[in-house]
Amino acid sequence: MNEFLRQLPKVELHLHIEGSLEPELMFALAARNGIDLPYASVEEAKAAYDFEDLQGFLNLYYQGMNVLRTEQDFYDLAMDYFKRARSEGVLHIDMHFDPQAHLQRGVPLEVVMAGLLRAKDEAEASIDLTVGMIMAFLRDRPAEEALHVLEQAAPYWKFLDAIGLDSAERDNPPAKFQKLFVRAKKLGLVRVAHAGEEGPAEYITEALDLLDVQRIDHGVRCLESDEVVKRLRDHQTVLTVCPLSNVSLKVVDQLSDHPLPQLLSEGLKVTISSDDPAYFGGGLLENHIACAQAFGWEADTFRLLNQHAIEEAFVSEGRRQELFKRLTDF
Ligand SMILES: Nc1ncnc2[nH]cnc12
Ligand SMILES: [Zn+2]
Repeated sequence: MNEFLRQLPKVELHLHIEGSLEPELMFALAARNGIDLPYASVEEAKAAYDFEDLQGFLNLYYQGMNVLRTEQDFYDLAMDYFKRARSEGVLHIDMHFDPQAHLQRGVPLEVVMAGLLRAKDEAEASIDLTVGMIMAFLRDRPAEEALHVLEQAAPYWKFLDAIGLDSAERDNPPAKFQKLFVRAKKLGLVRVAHAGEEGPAEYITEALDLLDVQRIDHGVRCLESDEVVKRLRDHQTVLTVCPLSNVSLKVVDQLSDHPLPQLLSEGLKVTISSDDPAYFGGGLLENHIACAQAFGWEADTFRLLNQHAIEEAFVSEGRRQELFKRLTDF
């Protein structure tokens, strides 16, 4: 089964590129940029990745990305993950990135965008991996700041596949960002949002009603409302579920308790993703393998999940047809 899952053509819709920063690369970039790390070794960093909740993780996530300073750093970060993912059978990644987390450290947007776009172009040209770009906004920062950053990003709108909403969900409801999402829609940008990860099912409804999102990132807490489940099923709204992330952040106690099988049996359009692979115990392949072990899923379930992901991926229609063919032929 593990070899089948490695070879299976896979598509990932929910990946924070800053969350793919492996401790080894963090140390290398810290040395290159003359930055002190709060860890003595890679092992000590890994030992610190033991989280109580989303906020506990976010504290280390924002601290870790402090080593990213130059265009080359962002390129190296992205290429490191792209190559690893490709070697594990991933053919497309929709990548979230967090401009505000870099701007607030004094790293210009141009530096972030140049590094990530160079990595995307190179992956598409040379390693048979396509990449979607999701500019994410931090919901625990002021809505006015997000609006300002969206305007500042005008030269890059044409490179964006969507805008997203992430960071600390509790007490930061989607309604706070209605203006931002209305503006993005006017600009013709597609919208996605994290909702129902730590926040309640009502946040999913708000994201759909007020932000007019095309996808719900996570969404596992939809099961707390029959009404929300029905709506997601009726519209076949995709959920980008991140099983190992939900275990690491204690959304569930253990993977065998995860509601993924129930989400599927409710007829919801489920996909699986890694979220922050460097922090949560592995990338898309590890998430597949863990689900096979926890739920006893067979090949057909994994084919279905990746078919959903291909249907919803931010790719050209030509590439989408090619991905379907590669999945069907496999
Ligand atoms: N799992 C997650 N939830 C919300 N924001 C995030 N940013 C990076 N990972 C995240
Ligand atoms: Zn996420």
